[in-house]
Amino acid sequence: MKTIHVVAAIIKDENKIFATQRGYGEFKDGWEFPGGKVEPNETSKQAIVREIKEELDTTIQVEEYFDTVEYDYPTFHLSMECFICTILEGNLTLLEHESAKWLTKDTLDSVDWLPADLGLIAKLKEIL
Ligand SMILES: Nc1nc2c([nH]c(=O)n2[C@H]2C[C@H](O)[C@@H](COP(=O)(O)OP(=O)(O)OP(=O)(O)O)O2)c(=O)[nH]1
Ligand SMILES: [Mg+2]
Repeated sequence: MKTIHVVAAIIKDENKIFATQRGYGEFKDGWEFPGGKVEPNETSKQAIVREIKEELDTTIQVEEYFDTVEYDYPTFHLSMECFICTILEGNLTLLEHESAKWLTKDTLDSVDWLPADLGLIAKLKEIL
């Protein structure tokens, strides 16, 4: 099966993290961490900084590696590296997503996460 290498930003501010709702495509309306596919000749950290600028017009600082999700969708394998990030500059403008929310440990389960993210959400509760 084809593997897609994705990077995702867990943008954190004190005890809250930023979740976004997909606005188009196969997974439309599902909730995710913003990010996307790593391009040839860029590192994962370069990719996540680029993706957040493209999707949210915001410059982030990558604080630390958090986890890698390995998940089999019916038509591809997802390998998704997730980084805890903070905002350096920008207002998280939704250029591609249809909605977004800041979530705390108590509200983390209130949105409909993409299936690949569920294990990550459980692990995130331990650090929020
Ligand atoms: N960004 C992101 N993608 C996720 C998450 N969970 C999950 O299963 N995915 C899947 C959905 C997509 O198949 C793939 C990421 O692709 P993407 O659509 O964000 O990629 P991209 O930003 O480069 O956009 P595009 O060029 O494909 O339109 O990973 C998540 O938390 N964040
Ligand atoms: Mg994306």
